[in-house]
Parts: sequence; C-alpha cells; structure tokens
Amino acid sequence: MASIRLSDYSLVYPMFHGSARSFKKSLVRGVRQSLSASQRSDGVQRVGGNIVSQADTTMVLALDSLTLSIGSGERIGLIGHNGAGKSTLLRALAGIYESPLGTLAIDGEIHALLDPQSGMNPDLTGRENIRQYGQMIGLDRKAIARLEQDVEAFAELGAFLDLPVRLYSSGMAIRVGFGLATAPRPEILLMDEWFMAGDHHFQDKARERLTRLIEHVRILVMTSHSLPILRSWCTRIVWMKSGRIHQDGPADAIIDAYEAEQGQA
Ligand SMILES: Nc1ncnc2c1ncn2[C@@H]1O[C@H](COP(=O)(O)OP(=O)(O)OP(=O)(O)O)[C@@H](O)[C@H]1O
Repeated sequence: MASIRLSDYSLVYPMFHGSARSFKKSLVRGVRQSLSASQRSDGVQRVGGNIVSQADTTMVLALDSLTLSIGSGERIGLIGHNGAGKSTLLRALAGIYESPLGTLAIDGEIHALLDPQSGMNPDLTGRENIRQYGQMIGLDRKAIARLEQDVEAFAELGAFLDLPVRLYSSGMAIRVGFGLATAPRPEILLMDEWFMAGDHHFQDKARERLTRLIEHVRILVMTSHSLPILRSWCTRIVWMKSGRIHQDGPADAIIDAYEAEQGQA
C-alpha cells in the first residue's frame, strides 16, 4: 500500500550568510515550540507571513510544522496563494529538498512531474533523448521502441524529432519532455502545474494523457491554480497559507470555502 506521512515537518530555505547555520539549529531545537508566539526563548521570531528571523538573520519558513497523512486511492490537490508553499511541499515529497525538521515517510515508488525539460540533453535529438531516457529507466529494446513510437505520436514534431533539442522552440521541447515524463506508471505521482503549458491543441492531448496516467497511480499529489481541474481530478484538497495547512478535506467543500474567501477579498 502506498502512503505518505508528514509529522511536524518544516522546511526553511537556507541563506548562507550571517548566522544562518546556528539559526537553523535553533529551529531544529525548538521546532515543537510554536512560532505563533511573538518571540521564542531562543530569539526566533515571526516577522510576518512565513518570514522568520533571529538576531540579524532572516529566513523563509516555507513549510511550517505540517502533519499530514495520505493513503492509497487519494488524489490530493494543493491550493493556496502565491508563496503558500505548494511547490516546496511537492519538491520535499520528491526528495529534491531535505529537512531535519520533523519527519517525512514515504512508502511507494515516486515519480515527479515538476519540470518538462529536466533531464533532456539539448545537444541530443528528441529521438536520442527518448532512447536515452528509456535506457535510464531500465527499459529493454522492445519497450524503448514502444516508448519512441508513443512519444513521437504524442509530440507531433515531424522531422524536428531528429534535430538537436537546442533548436526546438520551448513549446516543442515541452512536448517531448511531457511525453517522456508521463510514460512511467509510478505508485505515487507528484505533479506541478506546468502541464498546462503549450498550445491549445497540445493542452487537450496533454490532459487526456494525464487522465490516463492518473487512473493508474495509487496516490496523486498535484498543484494547480485551476480550480475546475482540481475539482475534477482530486478527492481531497489541502489548502495552504504561509507554509501551514489552513484547511484539509473533501475537494468540493474546501474549494467552495477557498472561492468564498477569494470572493470576499
Ligand atoms: N529557492 C528559494 N529560496 C528562498 N526562498 C524561496 C525559494 N523558493 C521559494 N521560496 C519561498 O518559499 C515560500 C514558498 O514558495 P513556493 O514556491 O513553495 O510557493 P507556492 O505556493 O508554490 O507559490 P506559487 O503559487 O507562486 O507557485 C515563498 O515565501 C517563497 O518566497
């Protein structure tokens, strides 16, 4: 069974100046001490939003004491205003960022769709990139040939597929990157909202491909500013504010509350 568990998990963006290292140690020591108090005994204080300071050093507390449990069958949408911590949480789950503050336990094979062009070698052709990717994820020759056909049909680049990726427009590179990234069938899928990039025709194809992929995964965690997409794809919404979980519950109820708050603003 796939699962994700976060307990009292926090993440600060490091700034290597001043006393940042000892500041981080203070946060580790005092992670269970509430930062909502105006000032802690070690001098760590919240300046405003998710910005915290100690003496002359200021840092961003991007994730602040998150406790969250996600099980098989759940499709989670992360919502919140810019800077709420959605992308940081996805990157922490993907293992890109690590933090000593609190615990993060993941059971199941993870695949992250974060950047459509990550892992693409611009000096290789699109086709060479596809083959290289197939080898990297351990496919045999037949499976690599199937992957090549699949991505070629999806990307619709014609003769460009045999030219170096550095000659592609950004939309063309996204098509190949997207086709590749959505080929594996992981247990846990993490998805940032870049998948809406590209032209209109591509968006429809991309959504269709993603819908098929999502049907295969046990857990989905995604971010999007598109509430209709979150309503149709997610079973549960985690609404974040300044690095914290503000509300967590069934998709329609939380999105209704979010929309109501936006209407008031
Ligand atoms: N590389 C970084 N270095 C320092 N601070 C960062 C970095 N990346 C993000 N932050 C800060 O961390 C906080 C959370 O950012 P994050 O990108 O996770 O938010 P988000 O909810 O995904 O926002 P958006 O909807 O705009 O993408 C913000 O205050 C942001 O300024």
